[in-house]
Amino acid sequence: MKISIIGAGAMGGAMVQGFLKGNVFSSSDITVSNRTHKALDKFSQTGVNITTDNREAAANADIVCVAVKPWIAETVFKEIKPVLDYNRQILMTVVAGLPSEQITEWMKKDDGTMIPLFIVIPNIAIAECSSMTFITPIGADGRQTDMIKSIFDTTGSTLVVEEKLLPAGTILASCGIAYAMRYIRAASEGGVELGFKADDAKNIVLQTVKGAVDLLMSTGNHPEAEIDKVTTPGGITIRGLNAMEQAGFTNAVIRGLKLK
Ligand SMILES: NC(=O)C1=CN([C@@H]2O[C@H](COP(=O)(O)OP(=O)(O)OC[C@H]3O[C@@H](n4cnc5c(N)ncnc54)[C@H](O)[C@@H]3O)[C@@H](O)[C@H]2O)C=CC1
Ligand SMILES: O=C(O)[C@@H]1CCC=N1
Repeated sequence: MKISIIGAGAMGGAMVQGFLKGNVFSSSDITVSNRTHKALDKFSQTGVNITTDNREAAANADIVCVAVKPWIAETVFKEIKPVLDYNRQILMTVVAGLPSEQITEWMKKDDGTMIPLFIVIPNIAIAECSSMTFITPIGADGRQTDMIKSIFDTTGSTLVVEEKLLPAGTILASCGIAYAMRYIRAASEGGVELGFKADDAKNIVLQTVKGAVDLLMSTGNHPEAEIDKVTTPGGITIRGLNAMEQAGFTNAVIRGLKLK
């Protein structure tokens, strides 16, 4: 199976890294296309095919994934439309906030035929095969959906959702990774103030966050149940938590998630 990714930026590049670590695609099955050569340089040692010709990339794959910024998407979709085989190929997009209705309007043939389409929203941790990826099939059958899901199952966790849930998933997981990073940064800065060197503080926070994630994943517990085990009555943990809440921690996170 061959995949072409059009747009070799942060997300396109991370997808290639993730796919190279997985066992679905070999490097020669992957083609990356970018308008400029500069963004393709980072793939030169990987064995993937590189090109600046989007049409060439689109014609030579089973799955064609558009991974450019939203304001460039229309140009790219319309550019590749004439070379796509609607009976053989699958079209995929990772463009956030671009509705299927809009893509269908661009891609539908004059006789109304539409290519099977998947809107896929990974996060940047796909590079480490640790993504949370949302998948929405549009006009695809169950076999095609299982196939696309099985690809992204190799790069982390997946959830097949209705399109109306994609904006929420994008915020919680794709933007969410930046929000998690910000907590890590804040805690690291606090660690420096407490007396650790910057690198030590960061590593301590990373291991601590990993520990929290491992505990919740393995027990399936609610975070508050694990917090209860840490908060000694009258102790320093509850004092810290209450001070953070007083400063608006939970409220600030929820407000950030609800911004559009
Ligand atoms: N970065 C992220 O964490 C996530 C990004 N996305 C979506 O992925 C898409 C790409 O985002 P990024 O990778 O962050 O952007 P980016 O700006 O890093 O990458 C876009 C790439 O497309 C290339 N490009 C521009 N015009 C082109 C054309 N006509 N043909 C071929 N390539 C062209 C650019 O040179 C650039 O390398 C966006 O639509 C975004 O909404 C979705 C989920 C998460
Ligand atoms: O910030 C953005 O608009 C994109 C969508 C999700 C992550 N990056």
